[in-house]
Amino acid sequence: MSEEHAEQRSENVLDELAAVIADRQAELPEDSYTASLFTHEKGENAVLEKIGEESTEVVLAAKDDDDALVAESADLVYHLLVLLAMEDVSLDELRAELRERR
Ligand SMILES: N=c1c2ncn([C@@H]3O[C@H](COP(=O)(O)OP(=O)(O)OP(=O)(O)O)[C@@H](O)[C@H]3O)c2ncn1[C@@H]1O[C@H](COP(=O)(O)O)[C@@H](O)[C@H]1O
Repeated sequence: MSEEHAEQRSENVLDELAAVIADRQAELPEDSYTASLFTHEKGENAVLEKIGEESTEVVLAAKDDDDALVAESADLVYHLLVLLAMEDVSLDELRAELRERR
Protein backbone atom coordinates (compact mmCIF):
# COMPACT_ATOMS: atom_id res chain seq x y z
CA MET A 1 0.00 0.00 0.00
CA SER A 2 1.35 3.46 -0.85
CA GLU A 3 2.31 5.97 1.83
CA GLU A 4 -0.50 8.25 0.69
CA HIS A 5 -3.01 5.42 0.91
CA ALA A 6 -1.69 4.18 4.26
CA GLU A 7 -1.97 7.64 5.80
CA GLN A 8 -5.65 7.95 4.87
CA ARG A 9 -8.24 7.50 7.57
CA SER A 10 -10.25 4.33 7.25
CA GLU A 11 -12.99 2.56 9.14
CA ASN A 12 -10.52 -0.03 10.35
CA VAL A 13 -7.79 1.70 12.29
CA LEU A 14 -5.86 -1.54 12.91
CA ASP A 15 -5.52 -2.19 9.16
CA GLU A 16 -4.60 1.46 8.69
CA LEU A 17 -1.90 1.28 11.39
CA ALA A 18 -0.51 -2.04 10.05
CA ALA A 19 -0.23 -0.42 6.60
CA VAL A 20 1.67 2.58 8.01
CA ILE A 21 4.01 0.23 9.92
CA ALA A 22 4.66 -1.79 6.72
CA ASP A 23 5.39 1.44 4.91
CA ARG A 24 7.86 2.63 7.58
CA GLN A 25 9.56 -0.81 7.46
CA ALA A 26 9.98 -0.53 3.69
CA GLU A 27 10.96 3.16 3.47
CA LEU A 28 12.79 3.71 6.81
CA PRO A 29 12.25 7.51 6.95
CA GLU A 30 14.69 9.22 9.35
CA ASP A 31 12.09 11.09 11.39
CA SER A 32 9.95 8.04 12.13
CA TYR A 33 9.84 6.34 15.55
CA THR A 34 8.52 3.17 13.87
CA ALA A 35 11.44 3.13 11.42
CA SER A 36 13.84 3.57 14.37
CA LEU A 37 12.52 0.30 15.83
CA PHE A 38 13.32 -1.50 12.57
CA THR A 39 16.81 0.00 12.46
CA HIS A 40 17.61 -0.18 16.19
CA GLU A 41 20.98 -1.82 16.84
CA LYS A 42 19.32 -4.19 19.32
CA GLY A 43 16.81 -5.03 16.61
CA GLU A 44 13.89 -7.16 17.68
CA ASN A 45 15.12 -7.28 21.31
CA ALA A 46 14.38 -3.56 21.62
CA VAL A 47 10.78 -4.19 20.57
CA LEU A 48 10.47 -7.18 22.89
CA GLU A 49 11.69 -5.02 25.78
CA LYS A 50 9.19 -2.35 24.81
CA ILE A 51 6.37 -4.91 24.80
CA GLY A 52 7.45 -6.07 28.27
CA GLU A 53 7.39 -2.48 29.55
CA GLU A 54 4.06 -1.65 27.94
CA SER A 55 2.50 -4.88 29.27
CA THR A 56 3.55 -3.93 32.80
CA GLU A 57 2.09 -0.46 32.31
CA VAL A 58 -1.23 -2.01 31.19
CA VAL A 59 -1.27 -4.26 34.28
CA LEU A 60 -0.49 -1.33 36.61
CA ALA A 61 -3.12 0.90 34.99
CA ALA A 62 -5.74 -1.86 35.34
CA LYS A 63 -4.81 -2.55 38.97
CA ASP A 64 -4.93 1.14 39.89
CA ASP A 65 -8.18 1.59 38.00
CA ASP A 66 -6.26 4.25 36.18
CA ASP A 67 -7.52 6.50 33.34
CA ALA A 68 -4.33 5.53 31.50
CA LEU A 69 -5.55 2.00 30.68
CA VAL A 70 -6.76 2.86 27.17
CA ALA A 71 -3.58 4.80 26.30
CA GLU A 72 -1.30 2.08 27.70
CA SER A 73 -3.29 -0.56 25.79
CA ALA A 74 -2.84 1.44 22.58
CA ASP A 75 0.96 1.58 23.20
CA LEU A 76 0.97 -2.19 23.66
CA VAL A 77 -1.10 -2.92 20.54
CA TYR A 78 1.08 -0.60 18.44
CA HIS A 79 4.32 -2.29 19.57
CA LEU A 80 2.75 -5.74 19.08
CA LEU A 81 1.88 -4.79 15.48
CA VAL A 82 5.51 -3.71 14.96
CA LEU A 83 6.70 -7.09 16.32
CA LEU A 84 4.30 -9.00 14.04
CA ALA A 85 5.62 -7.01 11.05
CA MET A 86 9.22 -7.87 12.06
CA GLU A 87 8.25 -11.53 12.23
CA ASP A 88 6.45 -11.32 8.90
CA VAL A 89 3.08 -12.13 10.45
CA SER A 90 0.15 -10.30 8.87
CA LEU A 91 -2.91 -8.92 10.59
CA ASP A 92 -4.91 -11.36 8.45
CA GLU A 93 -3.08 -14.28 10.10
CA LEU A 94 -3.94 -12.90 13.53
CA ARG A 95 -7.55 -12.40 12.43
CA ALA A 96 -7.68 -15.99 11.09
CA GLU A 97 -6.36 -17.36 14.41
CA LEU A 98 -8.97 -15.42 16.37
CA ARG A 99 -11.67 -16.47 13.90
CA GLU A 100 -10.77 -20.14 14.29
CA ARG A 101 -11.31 -19.85 18.03
CA ARG A 102 -14.90 -18.66 17.63
N1 LIG B 1 0.65 4.29 17.56
C1 LIG B 1 1.80 4.74 17.60
C2 LIG B 1 2.57 4.80 18.82
N2 LIG B 1 2.27 4.42 20.08
C3 LIG B 1 3.37 4.72 20.83
N3 LIG B 1 4.32 5.27 20.05
C4 LIG B 1 5.65 5.75 20.47
O1 LIG B 1 6.27 4.80 21.27
C5 LIG B 1 7.30 5.44 21.97
C6 LIG B 1 7.52 4.75 23.28
O2 LIG B 1 6.47 5.00 24.14
P1 LIG B 1 6.70 5.25 25.68
O3 LIG B 1 5.36 5.46 26.28
O4 LIG B 1 7.54 4.16 26.25
O5 LIG B 1 7.49 6.64 25.67
P2 LIG B 1 8.98 6.98 26.04
O6 LIG B 1 9.34 6.30 27.31
O7 LIG B 1 9.05 8.47 25.98
O8 LIG B 1 9.81 6.37 24.80
P3 LIG B 1 11.24 5.71 24.76
O9 LIG B 1 12.21 6.74 25.31
O10 LIG B 1 11.17 4.45 25.60
O11 LIG B 1 11.47 5.39 23.30
C7 LIG B 1 6.95 6.92 22.07
O12 LIG B 1 7.92 7.66 21.34
C8 LIG B 1 5.59 6.98 21.39
O13 LIG B 1 5.45 8.16 20.61
C9 LIG B 1 3.87 5.32 18.79
N4 LIG B 1 4.46 5.76 17.65
C10 LIG B 1 3.75 5.70 16.50
N5 LIG B 1 2.44 5.21 16.44
C11 LIG B 1 1.70 5.15 15.15
O14 LIG B 1 2.62 4.96 14.10
C12 LIG B 1 2.41 5.97 13.11
C13 LIG B 1 3.73 6.28 12.45
O15 LIG B 1 4.59 6.89 13.39
P4 LIG B 1 6.09 7.30 12.99
O16 LIG B 1 6.78 6.04 12.65
O17 LIG B 1 6.69 7.97 14.16
O18 LIG B 1 5.98 8.19 11.80
C14 LIG B 1 1.81 7.17 13.86
O19 LIG B 1 1.09 8.00 12.99
C15 LIG B 1 0.91 6.46 14.85
O20 LIG B 1 -0.31 6.09 14.22
